[in-house]
Amino acid sequence: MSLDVRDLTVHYRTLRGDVHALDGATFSVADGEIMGLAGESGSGKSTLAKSLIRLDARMKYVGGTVELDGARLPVDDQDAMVPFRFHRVSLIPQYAMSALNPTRRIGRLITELLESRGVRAAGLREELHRRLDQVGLSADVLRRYPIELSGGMKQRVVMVLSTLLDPSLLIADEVTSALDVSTQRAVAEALVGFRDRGHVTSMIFVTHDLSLAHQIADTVLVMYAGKPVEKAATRTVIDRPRHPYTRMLLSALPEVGVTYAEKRLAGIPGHPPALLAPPTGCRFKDRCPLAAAECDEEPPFAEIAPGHRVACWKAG
Ligand SMILES: Nc1ncnc2c1ncn2[C@@H]1O[C@H](COP(=O)(O)OP(=O)(O)OP(=O)(O)O)[C@@H](O)[C@H]1O
Repeated sequence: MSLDVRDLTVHYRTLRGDVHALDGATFSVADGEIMGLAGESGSGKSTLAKSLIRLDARMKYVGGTVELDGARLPVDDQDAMVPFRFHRVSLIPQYAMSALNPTRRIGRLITELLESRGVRAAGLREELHRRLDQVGLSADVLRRYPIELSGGMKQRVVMVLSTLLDPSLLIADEVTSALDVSTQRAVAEALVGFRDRGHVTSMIFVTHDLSLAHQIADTVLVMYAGKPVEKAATRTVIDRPRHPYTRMLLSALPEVGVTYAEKRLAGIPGHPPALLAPPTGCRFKDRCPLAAAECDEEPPFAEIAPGHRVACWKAG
C-alpha cells in the first residue's frame, strides 16, 4: 500500500473561528494507482492535497495519521517533513506555471531549485534531458526564459521537475485547469507516462472536472464539504455511483452535442454548508433527495463492495 490516510483532520484558523475544511478523511492509494480527487469548489480537495506535503501558516493539524510505503509521514511537524518533500512526496501546485521566476532561464531555475533541496544538479543532467524528451520538450527549453514558453510547455517543465527524484507519491493540484482542451490532454497523458515508466509510484490528481478524471484516473475519490463521500474504480463511479451527491455531480456535467435548450444543466440545488460551524450528521442531508431521520447521525465511510466505499446510510 503506497499511501494510507486515517482520520486526517485539518482546519483553517480565522478570526471568526476554525473552518473545518478537512474533517476525518480516511482512504488509501495503492502502488501504481492514479486517484482522481473530485468535488465542487470548496469541498476540501486542495486542503487535503496540501496537508500531505506542507501546511501553510493558517492551517492547523487537528488529528489523524498518514503512512507512505509503511512509514509514518510526519504531516503534523513541518520541519520533520523537510526530508520527505520533493524526494518522497511531491506536489505540482495550482498555478505552478505562473510561479516560475521570469528573470531566470529554465535551466538555471532547475539547478537552483535542486540545489536548494540538497541535490547535485550535475548528476541529474542526463536524466533531465531524457525526461524532457519523454514529455515532448527538447533540451533547448533549458536555455529559454519562462515567457518564451507556452502555458502547456511551462506546465510540462514543472511536471518534469516535480518528478525528477522519483517520488513515491505525486500530487497534481488542478494542473490542467488553466489550459485549453488539447493541451490538457497532453499534460494528462504526460502524467500517466510518469506512472507507467515508474517515475512516480502513485498519484493524486485533483480536479473539479470528473470527465478529465475519467480519462486518466484508475479510481476516483469524491469529497463533499470536507469529507470523502465515495471512492471506487473510475468506471464504477461513472456508471454506478451510489452516493446521491456523486449522482448529482455527474448529472450536472454538460453532455457534448446536447444544446442548452435540449437539456438545461441539472446543477445541484442549494449550497454546501458553511464549514465554520458544519452541521452534525451527514453534511449533504440538506440538499439530498433521499435524506431521512438516520442522516442526523454521521454515516461511516463503509465498504459496500470490494474497493467501493460510500458514506451514506442509503447506499448499502
Ligand atoms: N486560508 C483559508 N482560510 C479560511 N478558510 C479557507 C482557507 N482556504 C480554504 N478555506 C476554506 O476551506 C474549504 C476547503 O477549501 P479548498 O480550497 O480545500 O477546496 P477545494 O475543493 O480545493 O476548492 P477549489 O476547487 O475551489 O480549489 C472551503 O470552505 C474554503 O472556503
